[in-house]
Amino acid sequence: MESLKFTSLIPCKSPVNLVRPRLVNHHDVIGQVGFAPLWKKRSKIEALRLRTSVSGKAPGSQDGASVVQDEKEEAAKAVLLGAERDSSGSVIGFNLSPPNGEIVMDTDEVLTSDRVKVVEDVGGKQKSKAKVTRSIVFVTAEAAPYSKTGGLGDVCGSLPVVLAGRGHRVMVVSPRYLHGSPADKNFSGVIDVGHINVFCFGAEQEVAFFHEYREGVDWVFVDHPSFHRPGNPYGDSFGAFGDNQFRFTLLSHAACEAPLVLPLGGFTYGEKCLFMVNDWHAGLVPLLLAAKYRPHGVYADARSVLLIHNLAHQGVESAVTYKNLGLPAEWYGALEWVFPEWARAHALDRGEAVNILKGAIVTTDRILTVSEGYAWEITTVEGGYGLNELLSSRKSVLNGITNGIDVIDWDPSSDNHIASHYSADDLSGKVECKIALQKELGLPIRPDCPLIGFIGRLDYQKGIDLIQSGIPELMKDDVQFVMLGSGDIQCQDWMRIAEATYKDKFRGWVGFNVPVSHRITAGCDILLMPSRFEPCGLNQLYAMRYGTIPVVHSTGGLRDTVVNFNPYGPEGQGELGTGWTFSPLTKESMLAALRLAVETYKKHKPSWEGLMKRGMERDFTWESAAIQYEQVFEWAFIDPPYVA
Ligand SMILES: Nc1ncnc2c1ncn2[C@@H]1O[C@H](COP(=O)(O)OP(=O)(O)O[C@H]2O[C@H](CO)[C@@H](O)[C@H](O)[C@H]2O)[C@@H](O)[C@H]1O
Repeated sequence: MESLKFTSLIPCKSPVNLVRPRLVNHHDVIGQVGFAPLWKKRSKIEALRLRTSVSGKAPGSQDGASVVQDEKEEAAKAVLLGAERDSSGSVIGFNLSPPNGEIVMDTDEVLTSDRVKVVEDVGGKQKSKAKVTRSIVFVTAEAAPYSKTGGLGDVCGSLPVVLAGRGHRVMVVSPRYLHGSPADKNFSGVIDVGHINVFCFGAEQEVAFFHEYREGVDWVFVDHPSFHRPGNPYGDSFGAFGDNQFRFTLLSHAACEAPLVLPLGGFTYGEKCLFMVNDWHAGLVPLLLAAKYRPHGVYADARSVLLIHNLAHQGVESAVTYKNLGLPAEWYGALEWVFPEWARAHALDRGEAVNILKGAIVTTDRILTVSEGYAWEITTVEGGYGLNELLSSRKSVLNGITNGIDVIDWDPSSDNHIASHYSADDLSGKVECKIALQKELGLPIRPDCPLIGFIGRLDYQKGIDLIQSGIPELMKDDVQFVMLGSGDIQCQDWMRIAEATYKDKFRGWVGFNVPVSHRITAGCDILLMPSRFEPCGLNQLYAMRYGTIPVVHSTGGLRDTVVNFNPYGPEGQGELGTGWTFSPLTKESMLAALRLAVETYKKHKPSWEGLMKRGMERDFTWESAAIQYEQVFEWAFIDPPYVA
């Protein structure tokens, strides 16, 4: 393949054909033989080595099966408070109490103590700089403000900026979606910086790169006609797009090329970079590093960290699609996934599939989740979505770091979307926001009436069915309720019906509307999150920052971030609470928690104000999370590549 000279350095106005000198010949890779399935061997060795060095435990035996057995025993010590199963017996909702009420990961102690040390070393969290700076490449299906359907967009829109502010060189690679809607203007600042061909789905696929340098970050967008269609990044009103595997395969291939071919600001990122692989959409990246690049001597010094935002989505497709992914045939085992018999469609269905997230788990250097609680939950049968044993085998490199939030975007003292500004020192503006929200929604204007809110994807994960079953009873109380969400069509219809039924009390806003989400967060007194599982959850963090009291199911990141208020608890305990956590996940316990909150709101004003202020004064910044990320990056580079 011939090399072409760059016609100009990026940013540039005209597209250039980007070819790096050592570009791997894709056809060679497909036909290549001799790739050893090292990931299998290494997972055992590493698990044993790191368990010995980090936890101080002697390895029981050289047999990987005994490691898994250990994990099972550990998980068994946890208390399963309740599990909800579907008709086939599969767990679809659960409530677990970790062993001793603590989240225990082998490396957590190390993470915690190092974290403290780093914070002390830098002498304060704000505006501190990293001690070791890195070239970091985020690969993600969403990055706000360019694209966002949920928390993934928020995290990939703000963490890169904070890491760049700490001195790292940061690139975010994401698709350039054009939906033919006003949201397309989000990409108005990007410029075409060249195109490349990547090999997958049986052919050379041409993709273009667009670029914008903003807030210290190189935002790189992969452009292809398959990203241009109405809907959202994943689907439209008819459901998920049928070619999502193709679209995100393109993203992963292009993201692996970007650091090598794009001379951003005059220089490429080069091979010694750290790939932040977000969810299954980017999951091919560690596989490509191992199977396509390293055998040719490329990316020997790169590392990858898989960041799991939501294990429920794994990128599973029929096994015959493996040949489309642009991976050598002998790597099939890394993605191989066999459904249990009960999950198969018919008698001839052998349940054979490829699972991209599984492939990432067995090849990435380290694994992170977005809270410590969730890092533990995914190693359990109930929370592991079939990947728990695999994740347990990599427990020595699995950590959880709780998300931060964008405290500039979400600041009640300066938020442009809300009617009046306020802060923990002067709460008077909050009631103005409530009145304005009631007015906007056409609800009776009653500042004294508790206003409860829900914001989120209308998805089974978020416990919307629990809200639906609880509303008839709740509406008998003197409360108002507002719901903002889009997704499940039946739930959208239900919201419209509920609004007509409870005219003076209920409002359902169907759609995705960021300004409205700010106004609900500011105007409500209580935010309800009855999530079945919640890897971190951002709305409860936004709520606390806005003096809105979260009432949440005690799971994952919700349990980690909301401190249950118990005025009758042991001395001083009532002074710690920031909200209510309920368990088990039933209508009754949800309503009980809501009613406790409503009673406190109505009858115990000083306690309520204490709850508001404690929430508002919490540190929600990304700074402390970023310091923990840096620690994980260091660990990733200390070890050799997991699959060399
Ligand atoms: N209709 C609507 N209109 C406007 N805004 C809306 C909206 N519906 C949702 N949003 C916004 O989307 C974001 C949702 O974030 P979450 O973290 O709560 O959930 P999500 O499940 O998408 O993310 C996954 O990834 C994140 C990030 O890691 C984890 O916190 C989470 O637990 C995990 O499930 C929030 O910013 C929220 O305000």
